[in-house]
Amino acid sequence: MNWDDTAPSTEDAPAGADRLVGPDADGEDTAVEAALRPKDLAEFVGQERVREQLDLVLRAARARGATADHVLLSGAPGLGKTTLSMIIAAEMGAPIRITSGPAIQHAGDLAAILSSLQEGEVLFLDEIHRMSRPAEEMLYMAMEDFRVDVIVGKGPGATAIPLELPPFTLVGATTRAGLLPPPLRDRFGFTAHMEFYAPAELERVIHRSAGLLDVEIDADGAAEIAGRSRGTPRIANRLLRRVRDYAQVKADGLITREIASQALGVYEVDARGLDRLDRAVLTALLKLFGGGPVGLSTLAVAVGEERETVEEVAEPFLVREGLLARTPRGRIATPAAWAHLGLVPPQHQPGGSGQQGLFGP
Ligand SMILES: Nc1ncnc2c1ncn2[C@@H]1O[C@H](COP(=O)(O)OP(=O)(O)OP(=O)(O)O)[C@@H](O)[C@H]1O
Repeated sequence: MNWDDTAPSTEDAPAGADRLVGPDADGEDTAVEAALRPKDLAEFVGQERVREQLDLVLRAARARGATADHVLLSGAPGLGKTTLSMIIAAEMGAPIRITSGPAIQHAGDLAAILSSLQEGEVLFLDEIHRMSRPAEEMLYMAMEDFRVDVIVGKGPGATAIPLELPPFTLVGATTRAGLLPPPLRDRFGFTAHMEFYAPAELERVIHRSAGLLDVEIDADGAAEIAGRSRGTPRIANRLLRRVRDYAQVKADGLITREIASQALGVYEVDARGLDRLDRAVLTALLKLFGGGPVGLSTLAVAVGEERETVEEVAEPFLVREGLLARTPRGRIATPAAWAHLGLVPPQHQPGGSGQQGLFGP
């Protein structure tokens, strides 16, 4: 495997990147994830449909003795896109080169990578939607014709020198396929959307990781961690490591439901996977604003956070969980939010707030 050294540093990490339940990789994850990655499709847990379809694509390419079609993987961070790209390379018996959209700011950066690929190599381009426009246009031709035009010189004297490339497989990853321009999207032979994992699937991920990390865990312990992992294997693996520490220090090492629950209580990750920030937003919405509607800026001031942090870090999961809704009139809490925090919603008068129309009297 070859990591491109132009990959971005973590200095521009988004707000909330250091949260225990954040979906992006932190330094510790990066070190441990290599050991925990499934090595082939059979080991890859869940995502049945994607696995089945990809298996067919790869088998067919192998049978033809050809390079696999370009693959586009879309889905939230931490669901296994990098892992799957490595599996594609392993299943094809091909080397892999890993880079990302933000690292490719000039077409020349991309030309340098493409021209050094070996025949059949897998090029994993994470955050492909963040590539620069000129690089993106160069990629169209490379994907379709295995050729690039390298422009030498500037202005009227500039000349395009065609450069033949060996056949390769591009695996592009993006959090949102909708952000890709259609000409780029259309050049992928196979597109897979990765879903959040069901709790039972996360339990399997946790048992597998526990085996690799030599951690003792029973079925209820794994279920307890899975329920708090926000549908994301990366978070499941991270919580498992924190619970392992607790079990070692405070108990005999075995992770049971009780130990997992106590440990995650210490780390302020609740039974549904909400952390302190999530609960602060919900609590403010319920206790200070009666469940809303309230504007984003007001809500952010109330919890002492930036607007962006509330909007981009806390809200997506709260919305996904059906605890908060974004409406044109502001943020509102759902009945599930009141129930989750053990609070009783105020009674609304007929003809009162718009919330009544949404959730009944
Ligand atoms: N289906 C799976 N089965 C077992 N482990 C998984 C699975 N998917 C992901 N993991 C584990 O979760 C961690 C994160 O996975 P990975 O790095 O592939 O996610 P990603 O989608 O590429 O995230 P990002 O977009 O942030 O790079 C890894 O340790 C990986 O082993």
